[in-house]
Amino acid sequence: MEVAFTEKDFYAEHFVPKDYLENYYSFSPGKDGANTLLRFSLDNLHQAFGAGGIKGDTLIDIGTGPTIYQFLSACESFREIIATDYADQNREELQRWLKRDPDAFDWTPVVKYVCELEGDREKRAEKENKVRSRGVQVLKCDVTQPEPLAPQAVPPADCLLSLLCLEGACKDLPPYHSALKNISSLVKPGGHLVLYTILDETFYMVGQRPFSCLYLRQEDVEEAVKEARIDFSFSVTDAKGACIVVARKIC
Ligand SMILES: C[S@@+](CC[C@H](N)C(=O)[O-])C[C@H]1O[C@@H](n2cnc3c(N)ncnc32)[C@H](O)[C@@H]1O
Repeated sequence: MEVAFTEKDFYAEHFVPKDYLENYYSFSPGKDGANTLLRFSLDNLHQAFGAGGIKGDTLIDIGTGPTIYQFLSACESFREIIATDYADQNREELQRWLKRDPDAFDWTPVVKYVCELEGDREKRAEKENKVRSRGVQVLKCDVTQPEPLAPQAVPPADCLLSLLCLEGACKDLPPYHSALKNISSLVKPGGHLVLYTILDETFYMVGQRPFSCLYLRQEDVEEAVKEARIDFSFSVTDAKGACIVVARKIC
């Protein structure tokens, strides 16, 4: 299917958080593709932020959408979490979960999965409390701008996460390279970047609506990271269309 580029304002108007969450984060039987990708990201985030892994004071996540799965391992290693997104409705959905609104999406199966990876040393409720205890700020962000969080002032990040955002926000490789440079300005010299990317895709569905996805190969992502003067560390792929790049900003 050919899908025209979906601009940020298309996200603001048409991205339905609950549809997205149901499609990709419900761990439902019959959603094998989505479940496999979700496990791949949770396993690798567990590795990245687990014992001996990346840690620090401030973690900034770029293009958080309505999701919290990316904070379940990281909350053990960071004192402060800053979540960001362009679309108001995504930031609102995130706030619902943070405020324990009964209408918030139910992350229980995903939280349980991560607790299991951690050897069940924490129960689900404790894990959720820990994420909430990180004083999560939820800010507006635009990766197409040289200062993606302006005019909001944030401390430089010890670690910058961005999961499944840039390939949706960028039409082509040159804007992808620019967006990566824009967001990497938020990382401290010596700080980490963790990038989770869908490969070899041109669109994804949110409910019945297609959203464009920049076609990327693993080497395109690695090249963009190097060009942004971020010292490439390593990347892993599940060989089924996703990769995680872990890198460190050159001092
Ligand atoms: C596919 S979702 C990914 C959400 C989440 N990170 C995840 O892993 O499921 C893409 C997100 O990028 C956001 N986005 C799109 N254009 C953006 C832009 N220019 N700046 C910041 N966020 C943007 C969308 O609002 C959406 O929440």
